[in-house]
Amino acid sequence: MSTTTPQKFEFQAEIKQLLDIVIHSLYTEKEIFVRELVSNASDALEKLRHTQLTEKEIHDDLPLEITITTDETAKTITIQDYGIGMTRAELVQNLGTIAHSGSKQFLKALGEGGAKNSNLIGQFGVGFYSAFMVAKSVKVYSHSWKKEEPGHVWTSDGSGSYTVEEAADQRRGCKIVIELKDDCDEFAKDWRIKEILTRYSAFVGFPITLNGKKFETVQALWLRSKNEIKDEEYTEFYKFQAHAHDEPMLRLHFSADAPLAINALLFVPSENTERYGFARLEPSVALHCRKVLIDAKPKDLLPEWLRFLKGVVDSEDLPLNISRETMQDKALIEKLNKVITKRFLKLLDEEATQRPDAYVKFYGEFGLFLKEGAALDFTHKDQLVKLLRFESSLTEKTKTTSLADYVSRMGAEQKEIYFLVGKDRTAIESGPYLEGFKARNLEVLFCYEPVDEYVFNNVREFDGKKIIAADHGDVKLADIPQQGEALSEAEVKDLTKWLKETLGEQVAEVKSSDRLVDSPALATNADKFMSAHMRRMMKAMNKDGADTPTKVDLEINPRHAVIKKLATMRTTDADKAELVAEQLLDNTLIAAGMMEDPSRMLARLNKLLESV
Ligand SMILES: Nc1ncnc2c1ncn2[C@@H]1O[C@H](COP(=O)(O)OP(=O)(O)OP(=O)(O)O)[C@@H](O)[C@H]1O
Repeated sequence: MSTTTPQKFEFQAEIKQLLDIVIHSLYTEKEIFVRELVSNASDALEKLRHTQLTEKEIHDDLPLEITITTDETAKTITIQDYGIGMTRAELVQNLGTIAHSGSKQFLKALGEGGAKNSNLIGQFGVGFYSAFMVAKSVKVYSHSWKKEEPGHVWTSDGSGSYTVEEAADQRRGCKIVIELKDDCDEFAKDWRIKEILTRYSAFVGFPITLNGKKFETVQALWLRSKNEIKDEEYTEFYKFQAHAHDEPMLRLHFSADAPLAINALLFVPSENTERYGFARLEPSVALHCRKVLIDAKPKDLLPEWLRFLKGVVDSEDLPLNISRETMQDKALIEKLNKVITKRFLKLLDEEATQRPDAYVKFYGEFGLFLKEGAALDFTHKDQLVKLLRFESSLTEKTKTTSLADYVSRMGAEQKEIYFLVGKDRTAIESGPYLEGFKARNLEVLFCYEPVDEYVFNNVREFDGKKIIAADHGDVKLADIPQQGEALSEAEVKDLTKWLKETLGEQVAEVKSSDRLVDSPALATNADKFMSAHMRRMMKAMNKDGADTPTKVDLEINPRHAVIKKLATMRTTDADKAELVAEQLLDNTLIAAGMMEDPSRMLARLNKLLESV
């Protein structure tokens, strides 16, 4: 059998099938063939670099680089590398059969005891065959690094067979010449290829020349060792990769081997743009496999609440095959998700304990995302709740506490964690709900953001202790000695009965309260389902249920001067007492943030003023 005449081979049956799928259905974005071939070229160069370490005799002394040329007239694109190349047998085996992964074999050849080089581990894929999406014919000119082997050309139109024949004067490596289909001639245009390279191959580790011009690649910083990288390099990389102009606030650079090989470089930007009313952020940690972009905005790589992160995750364990288009390999992505989220939470935990000031700054910008996660991400809820921070009745203004610190301050008799929602510290401190807790030395967390109540309703407990709204009607507080003379039980009974009759439908129940100290009365939500703040939020969102009339429970303070006066007045001056009762109720609604139209109070207040 002569090797100088073309020898014809049938593709293995599986390859025929694969080609059929690749050409006709699966790859919708034809442009990715450039990414695949450049990635193969880069692999081949990497392999040569390794071979150079052990082999003296290598064919051709050529730079490790990739050259791409396009020819609009001939409608061709040529991708050439001076890599490891293929022998005749390798051409047949690598490009004609499926049960083979060149990279795997290469690794094995490196030897069991050989250095672990993650860049070489590749998996079987359709990489090369993607060329047939755009090709009338493909020619692979190749010369192995082995001096004694002759060069060859492999030719196919992808229809079922290919030929191999000897070809003289071949440079080391591979030169792949694609004759483009008529409707694919866009890939013979310089600008189009440049665009594709920019999108997918910006981090390829070897110089690329396109039609004689150097294509600027960027270092894949995430693959370098941490202690070699300067802060400025990280910042520069962040700006390039995230198309950002700011300095990142935090970064996380790590690699892991189990359960998957991962190299990740993540950044927290300096600002949360969602907070300023910009559009909801899209996931933007890009997924790479050995420097080659798989997906710039992978949906499930990170939990929703981490959508503010920027950066790159690179895993060589992701199969370089069609699934990178459709992301079917959910299990792998889930594993990545788990590892990265865990690492990031660990980073935040370290920040919170070791650099509390920096953490407070981070929390100020991105705390809302942690709250979202605490409320919705069941898997990471516990770790996230630990990271939440609130002002409280025991902290100074603007200083915050964690729930763990809150719990450490709880007295033996305190079983629950309390919180109050309000516009700001002043609103909460001047309202009637806090005083009963203050009088009993019970700490109350202050929540200023509308989502806080929703978050706590979902979180429900921390460290085995229930988290409860301090203004909830069911809160029971321990008896304590109270200052001042109270109305008698009989007087209270009469007064509450009269108040219920006078206020009618506006109140569900009127009762004497043990949680009031300085205020005459307070309102709690009678419907039990929705607190005042929840109701306001729902109303703002036009949700059903927010428009049903509010009926509250009114709690009165039997020691308060106003209440004592009212008890007498209702028999001596019934008309005025009625006005006072109505105003008393409105005052509690204002304190609860439930007053919707204060103008209706004006006539009443004027009447009351007349009687002064
Ligand atoms: N430019 C090249 N130089 C040398 N060998 C190559 C080149 N391109 C492809 N090959 C060989 O052909 C094999 C098959 O390539 P193909 O792109 O189909 O799969 P792969 O590269 O192994 O997998 P993947 O594309 O998923 O990484 C490769 O493993 C490699 O051995």
